[in-house]
Amino acid sequence: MVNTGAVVSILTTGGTIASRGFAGGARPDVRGDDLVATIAPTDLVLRVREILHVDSSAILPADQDAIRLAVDAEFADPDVCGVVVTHGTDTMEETAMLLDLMHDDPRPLIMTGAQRPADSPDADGPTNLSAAIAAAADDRSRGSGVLIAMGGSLTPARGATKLDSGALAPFAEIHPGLARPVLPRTCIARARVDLLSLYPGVDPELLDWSVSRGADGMVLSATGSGNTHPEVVAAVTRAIDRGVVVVLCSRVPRGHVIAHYGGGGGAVDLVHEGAIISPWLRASQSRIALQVILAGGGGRPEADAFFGTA
Ligand SMILES: NC(=O)C[C@H](N)C(=O)O
Repeated sequence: MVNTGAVVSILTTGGTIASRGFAGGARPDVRGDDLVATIAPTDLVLRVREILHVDSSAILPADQDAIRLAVDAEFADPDVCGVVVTHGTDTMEETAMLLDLMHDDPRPLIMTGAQRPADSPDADGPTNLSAAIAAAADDRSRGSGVLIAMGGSLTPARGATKLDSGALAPFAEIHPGLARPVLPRTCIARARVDLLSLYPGVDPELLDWSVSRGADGMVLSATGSGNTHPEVVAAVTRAIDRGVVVVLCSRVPRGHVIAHYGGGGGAVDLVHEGAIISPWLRASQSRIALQVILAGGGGRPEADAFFGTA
């Protein structure tokens, strides 16, 4: 049931939904209040706060923390029935994951954005924003964690990924029905977690470089079900010896990561050296989860416990 007259908070952060085209390319240009002024009339009370004004490809961990803190501040108000966050789609899966990891309130938290700029004749932003606001005021969204409202669909944040750079409904729930363990609140900018893509011929010293730059954690986007070259495994051993927490993911969108192959470079070898398997989550979202765990003072045991249920 949609709660007419209820208060919905809208936090704006930029993205295509707030962008207009310029000679130098599209960029965020529409202020929060003007963005909300584009939607169809509603019976709800809309409260708008502009948090950021960035293309989400340029968002930083401190910005993501600012969004999360702003969400918490809205939910501290008992009059608020739900919160909407407008955000660029490029990194929405990361910010949505961060918010979902700490969303222990049953009230709806909905993210939305757009694929076409606000000055496009067929801009999708107003429709998406209206749908997100309706979902934020809808009892059926309660207790569902963070949801992404785009192109007529509502996608659970956990397990979601941007699968299409142009489609109006770009997010897919790669692994439906994932468990939603919630983690203690913390600011992720405190921890550095690097995501390294593995491929034939990757230089294992990239991992050593990451350690030398102060990485607290490392996520490997490995090939297949979680495999790589034996020399990368040796670099993983060096990283773990230096106290870095290493999580193993796959660059393959579907299917799980599993310790099946050995031979010196397989997931069996990586696990033997101390890497933790993230069975289902995409590397982008695994990286955020590891960052939350490490920023909160956790280490290998906490990461093991989280990814064992994720
Ligand atoms: N569709 C979008 O929002 C893409 C944009 N580059 C952003 O992520 O901010």
